[in-house]
Amino acid sequence: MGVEFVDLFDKWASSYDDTVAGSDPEYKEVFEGYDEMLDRVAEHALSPAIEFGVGTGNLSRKMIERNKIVIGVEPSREMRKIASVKCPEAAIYEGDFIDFPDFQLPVQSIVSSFAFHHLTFDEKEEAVKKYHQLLAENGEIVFLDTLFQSETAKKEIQNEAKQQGFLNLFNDLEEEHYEYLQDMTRIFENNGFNVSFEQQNKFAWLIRAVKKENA
Ligand SMILES: C[S@@+](CC[C@H](N)C(=O)[O-])C[C@H]1O[C@@H](n2cnc3c(N)ncnc32)[C@H](O)[C@@H]1O
Repeated sequence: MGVEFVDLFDKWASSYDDTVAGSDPEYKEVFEGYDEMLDRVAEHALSPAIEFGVGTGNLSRKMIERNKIVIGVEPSREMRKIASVKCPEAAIYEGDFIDFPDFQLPVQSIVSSFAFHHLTFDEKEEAVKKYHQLLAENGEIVFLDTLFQSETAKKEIQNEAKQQGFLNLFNDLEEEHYEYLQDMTRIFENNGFNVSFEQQNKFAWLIRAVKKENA
């Protein structure tokens, strides 16, 4: 479910860390402040954490360095290979945001960076519903992803991409499932979480959703 991008990520795996470091002008602004943004997610993550879409393991690494227990879930085999080398302390499983192994342990947080937008609105709701059951009381979801404040804001950013000749970025913004803040709020509030947002760069937002008591 929602893993139609896996071939693309298998191919991207070997050069992914160069992209997030700014080697691709089209995506430089998307990943601007990448390390610091991941640091923030790692700080907020509670242990043990499940991370979805671990990619090459950069966020897992930062959590491990903070003595947090991390279980990773990642659909791309090539990404998993790199992440396992970078993070030998973490168990990294094949799976996705919705279909993943039953880990049979109390999970304190669910984290992810630059990946939740691969799910449609309905899939995001299904995932968040599932996480509500999985998380311990006061457990927290900490996500980092591209969001837009409004349709107008999204159009402006898309137009800028077009004017700069960034057509891959333009198409991504058109085709992938980036949500508006108010829709993302609805997904969490309707499924038993209090959510807050903090803008990180032109594209990325830190999303923190705390499980409501007795919800
Ligand atoms: C842009 S990368 C982000 C990697 C890493 N989290 C980071 O911040 O650098 C997106 C990752 O999400 C994974 N992915 C794609 N679809 C997914 C899904 N439905 N469930 C979980 N992960 C998914 C991709 O394989 C890829 O590793």
